[in-house]
Amino acid sequence: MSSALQCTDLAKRYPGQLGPALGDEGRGVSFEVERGELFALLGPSGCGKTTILRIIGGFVEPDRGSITIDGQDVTRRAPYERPTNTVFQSYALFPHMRLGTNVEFGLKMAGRGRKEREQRAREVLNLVGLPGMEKRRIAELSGGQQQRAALARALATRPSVLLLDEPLGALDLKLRRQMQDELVALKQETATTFIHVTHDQEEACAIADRIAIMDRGRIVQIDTPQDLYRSPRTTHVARFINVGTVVEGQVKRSGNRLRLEAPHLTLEGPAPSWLAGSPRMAAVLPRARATISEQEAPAAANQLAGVIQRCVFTGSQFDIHVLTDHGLNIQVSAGPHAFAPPPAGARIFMSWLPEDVIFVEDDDQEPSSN
Ligand SMILES: Nc1ncnc2c1ncn2[C@@H]1O[C@H](COP(=O)(O)OP(=O)(O)OP(=O)(O)O)[C@@H](O)[C@H]1O
Repeated sequence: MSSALQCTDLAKRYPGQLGPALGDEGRGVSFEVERGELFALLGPSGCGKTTILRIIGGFVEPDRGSITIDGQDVTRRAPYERPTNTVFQSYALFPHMRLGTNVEFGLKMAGRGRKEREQRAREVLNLVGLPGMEKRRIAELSGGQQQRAALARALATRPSVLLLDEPLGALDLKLRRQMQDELVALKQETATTFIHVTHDQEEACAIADRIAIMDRGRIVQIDTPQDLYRSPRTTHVARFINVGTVVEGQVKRSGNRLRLEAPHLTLEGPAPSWLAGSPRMAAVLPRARATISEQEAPAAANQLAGVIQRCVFTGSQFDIHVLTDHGLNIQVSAGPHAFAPPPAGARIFMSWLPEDVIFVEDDDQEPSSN
């Protein structure tokens, strides 16, 4: 079997905590990661991402469940006995030591000889773009270079699974983008399996092969970035990755179609293929799939009229915030070449094709965005 990591039925409640940090009553968190995959854990602060990472690394003991890496159960093993390494947001480098000594540290602990250590340090420093810098002290490195140093140190022992805990969080936007590209290149060159914890959805989409979206100690959906945007399963997922506007109302099924009735608004679209039973449902109007017009059309399903509140140019598109006639806050987007946005205060009409309206399970406790 080719899966590098299997997490099965993990649950954790920290001492003194009211609810569990991970898992809920009777059900733990389970997922598998393929060899060489870059797998992101994405979710709001406090949802349990770091707890999963620490359990995999052996720094936190789960109350229940098991961790298997390369077919071996490592649940009871100490961190240094596992084929894992962690890159922390703080980098956790030894500031008074030279870069080479930092990078060789894990190999020294493993009892490797000096020649092998030096050669491996050279290799990984080349790999992360710090060639020949062994003699530099950590304090003499920039933030971006320290980040690369932390990666080099973690890669030196050739871990099967590399655990990344928001490692790019301290970098400025430009450096973060550059490091995202470099992480993807590193993954391809080393065939290491990466587990990347982040609360930045853009970062997760930019680099991950698959993303697990977390909510209150549970994994709600695991998919590729494209499939998450195309087919979010729940209101939490749709809101967290900002697919579009969530609309709540009475949802009725008719064959393989769903119809949402809200005050002054009817939305129609296909029932999702996974739908079974009758969970509480809501609809999502994807912001990127709206047709926008200044011409009023005859009233029909999947159409809304409103007044532009503001238009934000993001560099590649306009995000247009609209207050509809019936008080719904809608966000739509349009490419700068396809659309010259009317000014704030202008009236516009928005419509969605039925196949572009996404029905999701309503699992959020937040009020809807209207
Ligand atoms: N050592 C601890 N003792 C008690 N509670 C803890 C401990 N570590 C984490 N928690 C709690 O467990 C829950 C999950 O925390 P965790 O750090 O895994 O979340 P996270 O998703 O990584 O959040 P963030 O993005 O803010 O780092 C939170 O409610 C947190 O307060």
